[in-house]
Amino acid sequence: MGWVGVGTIIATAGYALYHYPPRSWTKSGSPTPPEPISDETPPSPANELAPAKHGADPPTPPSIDTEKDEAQTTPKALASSAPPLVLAVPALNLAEEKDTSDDSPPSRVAAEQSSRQQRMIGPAQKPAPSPSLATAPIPPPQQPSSAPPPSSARSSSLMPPPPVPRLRPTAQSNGASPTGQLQPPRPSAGSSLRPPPSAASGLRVPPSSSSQLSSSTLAPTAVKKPSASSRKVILGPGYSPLDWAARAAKPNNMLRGAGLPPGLLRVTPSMLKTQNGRKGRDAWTSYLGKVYNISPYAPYHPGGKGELLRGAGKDSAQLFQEIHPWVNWDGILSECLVGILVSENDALAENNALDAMD
Ligand code: HEM
Repeated sequence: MGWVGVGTIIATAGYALYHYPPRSWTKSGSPTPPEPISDETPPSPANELAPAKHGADPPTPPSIDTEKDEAQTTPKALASSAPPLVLAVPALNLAEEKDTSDDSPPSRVAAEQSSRQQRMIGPAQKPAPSPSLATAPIPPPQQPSSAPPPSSARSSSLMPPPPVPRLRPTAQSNGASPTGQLQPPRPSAGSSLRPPPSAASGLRVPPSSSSQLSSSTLAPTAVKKPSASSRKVILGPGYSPLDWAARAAKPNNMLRGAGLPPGLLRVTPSMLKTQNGRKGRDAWTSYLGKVYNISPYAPYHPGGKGELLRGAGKDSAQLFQEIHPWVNWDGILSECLVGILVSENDALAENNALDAMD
């Protein structure tokens, strides 16, 4: 609007100068040139602005505005519309060719150029009226090529470009939150990785059950206390029942005792009483009419040596039956058999009978 105002002011000034020229122009006869021009171009102010423009500043604001509006739509028409004016507008052609090459195909450019040419000719319908008209359209294309038209054309061509789609895919890729571009690590992965803990918790169940089972299973055994009747002792190394069995199985094991005659002895209670395991003698005991030397078995007795020797020099049948009647006495002490138990009377009578025979 500012340029239009300035243009109108200049036009009015030119119009005033034209109708009321100064005396200096009339005296020297210089005003002759404006007269023919006025005859050829009566109405349009733009054509009148051309002479004032040459006399004034180079930019020529009014012509620029008029051409500016037209240049936004079809700036290319000027380059091809005036082939004879190409000499005066070398730079103008380059700028317009760039715009046409960038935006529209050659057929479209030709159509626009033809329409532009018709517009430039306007109502006068004269192809190349005067140098003033020729110069008038020339400057506008130069300036619009520098600032306004390219910006509008470029802006229109750059409107759709890629930056927006770049931002959208990132947001879409991130997914849920529009602002959360820094939220790629999603808790879902964490939630998907949390099953191990659940598995761990699942593994925790067995321990509890095992502890319960262990407690339940160990409770009876742990709580179980040896009864008062159980008086087993810890045997020394090499004195287990198997060791005794191995020793008894050997021939000439000498388990009956050293210095005894072969065969079974007739042992009276008095004799048995003297074999109590004291003073270097073996401990004998009787069970069901048989006399056994228990001294070799004493270290192997599970109830201990003291318990076993409680029956030394006497009959152990009562004690044995009270403690462990299930034990196989003969199977353990077969090799320890000394003789048979006989009464005193029987032994005395037998001795008397032998003396009588002599
Ligand atoms: C004087 C006679 C005896 C006495 C006082 C006596 C005493 C004992 C005692 C107190 C126990 C421990 C029982 C327990 O803790 O449950 C025991 C175990 C045993 N005694 Fe005797 N004992 C005698 C004679 C014998 C004889 C002559 C033999 C072999 C023929 C023998 C073989 C055993 C055996 C094999 C055991 C282990 C039983 C088991 O594992 O349950 N005992 N005895």
